[in-house]
Amino acid sequence: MAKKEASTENGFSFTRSASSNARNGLARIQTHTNTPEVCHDDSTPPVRAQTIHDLHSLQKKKSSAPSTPITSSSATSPFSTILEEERQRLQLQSISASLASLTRETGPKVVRGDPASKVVTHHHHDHHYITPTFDASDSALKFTHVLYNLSPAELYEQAIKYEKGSFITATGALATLSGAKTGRSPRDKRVVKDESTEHDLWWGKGSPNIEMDEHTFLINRERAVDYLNSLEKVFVNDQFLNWDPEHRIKVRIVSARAYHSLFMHNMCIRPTPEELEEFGTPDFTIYNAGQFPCNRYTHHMTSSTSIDINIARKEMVILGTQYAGEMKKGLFSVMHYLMPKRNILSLHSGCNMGKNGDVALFFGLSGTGKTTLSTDHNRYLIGDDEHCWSENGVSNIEGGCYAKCVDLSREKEPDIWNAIKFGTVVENVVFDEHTREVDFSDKSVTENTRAAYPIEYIPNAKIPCVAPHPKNVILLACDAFGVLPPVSKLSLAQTMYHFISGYTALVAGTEDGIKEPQATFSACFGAAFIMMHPTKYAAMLAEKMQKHGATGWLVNTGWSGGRYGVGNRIKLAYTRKIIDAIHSGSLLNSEYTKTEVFGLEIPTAIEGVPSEILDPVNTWADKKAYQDTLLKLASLFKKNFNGFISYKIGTDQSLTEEILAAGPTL
Ligand SMILES: Nc1ncnc2c1ncn2[C@@H]1O[C@H](COP(=O)(O)OP(=O)(O)OP(=O)(O)O)[C@@H](O)[C@H]1O
Ligand SMILES: O=C([O-])CC(=O)C(=O)O
Ligand SMILES: [Ca+2]
Ligand SMILES: [Mn+2]
Repeated sequence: MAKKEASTENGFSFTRSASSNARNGLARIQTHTNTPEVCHDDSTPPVRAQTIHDLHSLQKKKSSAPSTPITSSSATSPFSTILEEERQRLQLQSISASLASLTRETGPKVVRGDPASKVVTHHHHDHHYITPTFDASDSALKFTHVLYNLSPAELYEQAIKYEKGSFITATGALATLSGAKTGRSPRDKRVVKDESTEHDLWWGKGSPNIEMDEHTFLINRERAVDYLNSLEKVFVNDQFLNWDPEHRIKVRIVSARAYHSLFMHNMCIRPTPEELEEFGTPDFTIYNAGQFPCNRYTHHMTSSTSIDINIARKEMVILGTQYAGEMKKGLFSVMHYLMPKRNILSLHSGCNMGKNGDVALFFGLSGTGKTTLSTDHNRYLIGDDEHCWSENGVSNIEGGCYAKCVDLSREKEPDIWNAIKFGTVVENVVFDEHTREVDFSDKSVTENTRAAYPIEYIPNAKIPCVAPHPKNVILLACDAFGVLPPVSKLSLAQTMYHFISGYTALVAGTEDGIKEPQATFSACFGAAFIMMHPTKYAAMLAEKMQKHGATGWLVNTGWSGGRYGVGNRIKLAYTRKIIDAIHSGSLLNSEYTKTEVFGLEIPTAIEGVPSEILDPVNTWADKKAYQDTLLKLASLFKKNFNGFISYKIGTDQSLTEEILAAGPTL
């Protein structure tokens, strides 16, 4: 009791003393003075805000950003405002339809914006959300917030706020972790086999298309869509593939992570606000529920990861892997179906163009140098990984590049180094915890560290990314056996033989589960992505090369002086000199000798390259080991090609025979 009185007393006495101070104690703080010579900083007008909330709302100006695509003109008349509202309603309806599942046929209620943002309310008068007409489930009662085509800055904020492992690097890139998977999972890819794909696609031994039935696809689709709809918010990217305006494909990517949204923002072609307004219904949709596994008790599932393509439904589902490359290469697979249907050849290749308009294609499996060698300071970059070759010439499928960054150095690859800045996603890299300086030599997370950046981050990228017909077709192989010459000139038949073989020593890490380099044959330098039989693409390539007079080259970007473990990888500087000589045309007219076994034409001299390395036998100390290794590799080629000998390449029987004869002789 006494204690309570004391505290009350204290309280009163405090109040009393405070008020007495105000009345007659301390002098008031003077904010104005009559002395004119004293300069007070009162010149700035006060902020036009009554509260801190008002102040913050002043910070962001309404824009015509793609997140709310409104053209400036549409805001002027009340008439166009109605049209704009109608357009936004249709757009949300389209997204809602994308997210429809069987338990919720009409699609969820979708509303724009981040649920964490105070500005968005569910009772908005503008009705910019879609309500399902009828559904009895609880999930239909909630809203699914849609973060639609956010800008890189907005996606950075989302990633940093909500996704563990997101950091800004010293150069402004967004560092992220792709989770348990740090490479693609080709064994978990499934393609729906139905009446039409059964005949159109390549099935069986050697094919990347592992079948799944329509019903199982729908089970996985439902699983992915329900997962996405259970989230508070999803990211939606509406973008394009293929710079050839005649054959542009509209894609929609629905994902759960800002990392995935920013990755696709960088990798696909970015629509202008005007193009986005007219986007309409996508031609293809990806549901990326990568954080959520598939159900292993589902038919056809052999792990908790599943990447499922359904050509008829124009949909792809991703479960159980967050590796962003699955989206990029999944769409590439789809293009390998859609484009040949239009008589356009799809290519796993880089492409660049000289100042005089000479175009080169760079084929090669993962890690063989497509990105590194197509990114050339002296040439225009068309693209680093996926192209189409049509009657119009070459066009890039993508709007960005995806560079390996293990051991990346500023000196050897300056343009890629400089592209790692604000907006770029760097995956699975290690950085200094204080300075946020990336250590590209650190492979602690994975060997397959990657940077995804918009193509215009390369200063000499050519926008739009289209080019005339190629003059040179360069096949890159990273030969871990160290017996292929650094460069050889190929006949058309040899070009086709090596294109169908698709040889390399797979560099560790890109395909999940492979840790040591090993000899790999992957038809068309991309068997994991082709959908039809390799000879179909080969016939198209032969026809185009013949028609446009392109020369084929085989460039070994791998080992010299011994096999992996004994020799060393050919210096990038030498490979660049070789490539320069191909581009300039000087190598075409050089002096050649023919190698034994593979029958390859090798030049005797190239400017800037030590002549003794041009014939690999010179670089091996142990000549017997060289001969044995050469025969070993040749027999691997033969064994692999046996799978193709009963196929005809196009309609030209003599070419088919020439191709069969163009391989190594034992
Ligand atoms: N002589 C060489 N020629 C080309 N690349 C080399 C050479 N020596 C080392 N490298 C390294 O090999 C890697 C080539 O990777 P690159 O990103 O170009 O592969 P890619 O063919 O584009 O594969 P992906 O299809 O997986 O993107 C780079 O890390 C590059 O620095
Ligand atoms: O797809 C990936 O993850 C990287 C790539 O370009 C390839 O492997 O060809
Ligand atoms: Ca690449
Ligand atoms: Mn690739």
